[in-house]
Amino acid sequence: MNTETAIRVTDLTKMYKLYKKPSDRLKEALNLFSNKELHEEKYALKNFSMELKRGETVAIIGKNGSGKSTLLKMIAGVLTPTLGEVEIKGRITSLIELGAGFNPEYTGIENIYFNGSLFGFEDKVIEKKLQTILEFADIGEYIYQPVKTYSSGMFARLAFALMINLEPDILIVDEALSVGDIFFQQKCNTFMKNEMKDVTKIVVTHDMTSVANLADRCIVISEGEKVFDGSTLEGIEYYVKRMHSESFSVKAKESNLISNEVSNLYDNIIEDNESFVDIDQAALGGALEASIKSFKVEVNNLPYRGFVLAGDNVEISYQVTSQKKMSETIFGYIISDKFGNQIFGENTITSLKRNFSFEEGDNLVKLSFQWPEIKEGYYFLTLGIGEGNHELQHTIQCWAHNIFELSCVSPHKTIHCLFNNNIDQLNITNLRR
Ligand SMILES: Nc1ncnc2c1ncn2[C@@H]1O[C@H](COP(=O)(O)OP(=O)(O)OP(=O)(O)O)[C@@H](O)[C@H]1O
Repeated sequence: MNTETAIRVTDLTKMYKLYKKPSDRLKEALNLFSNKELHEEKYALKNFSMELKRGETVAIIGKNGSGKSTLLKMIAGVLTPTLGEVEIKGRITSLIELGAGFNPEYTGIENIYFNGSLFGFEDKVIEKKLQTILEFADIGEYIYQPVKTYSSGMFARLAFALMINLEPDILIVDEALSVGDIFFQQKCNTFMKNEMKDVTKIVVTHDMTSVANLADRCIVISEGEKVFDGSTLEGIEYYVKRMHSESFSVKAKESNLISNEVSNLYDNIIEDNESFVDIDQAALGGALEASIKSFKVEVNNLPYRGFVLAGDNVEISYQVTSQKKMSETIFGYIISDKFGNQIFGENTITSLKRNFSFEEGDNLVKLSFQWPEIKEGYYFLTLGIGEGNHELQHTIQCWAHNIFELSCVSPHKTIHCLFNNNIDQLNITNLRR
């Protein structure tokens, strides 16, 4: 490996033998039925190769059971590969299974010293680091209790605070932080991004906002195989499209493709994905003389690619069936956050200052808006149809709540609160004369 390479994984494979009955394992081992094999082969990971540079942060994404944890465990050395090789340069710390490496009977403090010694640190060195670890973990008096009494969030706090202070060259984090509260997750992500620039990091998460925020590069795994390796945003886009096409029962073209080959696959999925998604009619609210049957969301004239950026044009097309002609109809949308707070929205009366009429029967409505510059995170779309000509007083004909999830990312600009508000001016006057 050259000096810049921190991790090299070559043709890594993990195969499990699955037996229908426990006794089959014994029969096969004893060769009771000549050479007949009584197992099926299950590949948790197959011929996986990658190379990571020093200081690089790579996100590994893939759906449940795709092989992410298997890969990380083999890199961390806690699982033996069936085939292939892992080369590591430097000290590696990992947060793979919460509590691994911790003695449940020991207190938090005792576990800090215990783990420190496992990593070759003398007690006096750990003593110097102790205050920093305790401040980061921030679990108060619990630090003096046996860790078996900890909640999973407290465990994650202590484990992360400890691992980042053991001076790793390589840090592996597998969803461990997701059990912590949102503020702790933010603190960890910020620390990894700003304070661990020289550390090579492998992060497994299902949270695409964290992926966009943290990773320089993204690898997608599907059924144990690497199917994408390239830029972070392209990786998220590829993954979400693939997930969408699978959940819409569209057969995505199966192929092993790396970075620039991906656009061909997009084209295929885009064509197939044009279909509308039906709305569960039981979930609709309002008088329902007009009701929304199905919808599709496009961003910049393309099917939703898994995230939205500030300035993107979001267009929602929806099929509405009306039991009557409506000469005064209002259309609107609301975007809420994952806590149900309504963040922004608009209707056609306040925005376009005009009324729309509507025929009896099926109608296709297209509503579009520009995505604002707001905090990264997950947001939910609600659509509404009203009858009347007053922006506040009208009959609600149909509410379709939280029908679509949008992940907002802001990789190139920090959004400080919910949204940034420009500072118009700043002057400094030196008052010391
Ligand atoms: N000990 C085992 N015996 C048999 N199969 C296993 C074993 N461990 C893992 N697998 C299988 O290997 C595949 C990959 O598992 P793995 O835990 O690596 O997936 P993952 O991507 O980390 O999933 P998740 O997102 O749910 O954590 C799965 O199909 C799993 O059932």
